Amino acid sequence: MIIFNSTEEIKKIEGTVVALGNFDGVHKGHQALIARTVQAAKAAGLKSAVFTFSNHPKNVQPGEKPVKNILYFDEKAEIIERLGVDYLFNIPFDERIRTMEALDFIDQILLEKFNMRQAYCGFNYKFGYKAQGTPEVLMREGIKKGFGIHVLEPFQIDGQLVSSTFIRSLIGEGKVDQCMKYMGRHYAIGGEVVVGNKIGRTIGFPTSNLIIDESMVTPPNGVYVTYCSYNGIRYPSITNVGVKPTIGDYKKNVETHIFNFNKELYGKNIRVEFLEKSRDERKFAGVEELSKQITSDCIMAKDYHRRTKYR
Ligand SMILES: Cc1cc2nc3c(=O)[nH]c(=O)nc-3n(C[C@H](O)[C@H](O)[C@H](O)COP(=O)(O)O)c2cc1C
Ligand SMILES: Nc1ncnc2c1ncn2[C@@H]1O[C@H](COP(=O)(O)OP(=O)(O)O)[C@@H](O)[C@H]1O
Repeated sequence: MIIFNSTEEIKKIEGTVVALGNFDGVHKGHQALIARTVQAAKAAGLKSAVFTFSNHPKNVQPGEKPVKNILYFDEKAEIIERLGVDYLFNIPFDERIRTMEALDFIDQILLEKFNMRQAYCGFNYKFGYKAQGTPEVLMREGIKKGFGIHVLEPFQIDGQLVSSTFIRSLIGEGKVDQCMKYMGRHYAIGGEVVVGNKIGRTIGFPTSNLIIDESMVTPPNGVYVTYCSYNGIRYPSITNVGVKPTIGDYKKNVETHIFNFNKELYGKNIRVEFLEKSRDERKFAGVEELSKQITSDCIMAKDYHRRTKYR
C-alpha cells in the first residue's frame, strides 16, 4: 500500500475506486465499505484507495468539542493495508481544504488528485465547506462528470448502528468486552514500557507500565482481563488502568502483569488488548490488602483466559 501524506505528493496516479470517510477505529462498518471498494477496483481494473484526513476535521472547527481517536495513524494504516487497499490518502485538513466548496473539492481533490472513477461512502458522509457536500451532491455530479457513486446503508449489528462514536462510548464506559463484536478485534493500547515505582515486584506482581495519551480514547480506571503482546508473542495478562490511589497520587497509566513471565521490559514495545473489565480501581488501607485483592483478581483472570482460550 502506498501512503500519500499530502495532495502535493500525489502526481499522476492510475484511476481509483475510493472509500470516503474518516475510518477511526476501522470498525466492521468501515471494513465492509473498504471490502466493497477493493472488490469493485479489482473488477474494474482500477486501484483501490482509502481517503481520510490526518487530523479530525472537528478538531480544527472553533467551538467543537475535540474528538479523541481510537487508533493511531500507523495502526489504522496497518489495518487498512491488510484489507488489500492499494493507496491511502492521508490528507491534512488544513485551511485550504476547510474552506473549499463541495464542488471544488470534487473537481480539485477527488477527480484531479485522486483520479477517482468510483467512490463508496456511507449514507451520512459529509464533505466540503460547512459540510455542504452530501452523497446526493456526489451522485448528481457523478452523472455530469462520469464517475460512479455507491452509497452504503447504515451498517448495523443486532439493531445497533456501528459508528466510531458508539465505539468511543463503549471504551469510555469500560465495555471493552463489546469491542470485538463491532470492531472485529479487541480494543488495544500499545507503547513503550516506562519505569514505574518499582513496588510491583516487591508485592509479587511486577507490572509493565505504559503512559496514557489523553488525546486518545481511554478506558476508565479499573482492572481488566487482557492479553499482552511482546516480541510477536501474546501472553495472558491482567491490567490496572488508573492512578494507584493505595500507594500515592499518580498520573493515569496502564500497567499490565503478565502471567508466568519474568523478563525486564523497560524501553520495549508492548501492546495490551482489553478483553473484559472486572472491577473498579479502589483505594485499599495498605499494600497488604491490595496484594490480597490482586491475588484474587489474578485467579479470576486466569480462569477467564482458560475459558476463552485463543479468542
Ligand atoms: C491486577 C491489578 C490490580 C490493581 N488494582 C489496584 C487498585 O484497586 N488500587 C490501587 O491503588 N492500585 C491497584 N493496582 C496498582 C498497584 O498499586 C501497583 O501495581 C503497584 O503499586 C506497583 O506499582 P508500580 O508498577 O508503579 O511499582 C493494581 C495492579 C494490578 C496489577
Ligand atoms: N510478569 C511480569 N509482568 C509484567 N512485567 C514484568 C513481569 N515480570 C517482569 N516484568 C518487568 O519488571 C519490571 C516491573 O517491575 P515493577 O517492580 O512493577 O516496576 P515498575 O514500577 O517499573 O513497573 C518491568 O520492567 C517489567 O517489564
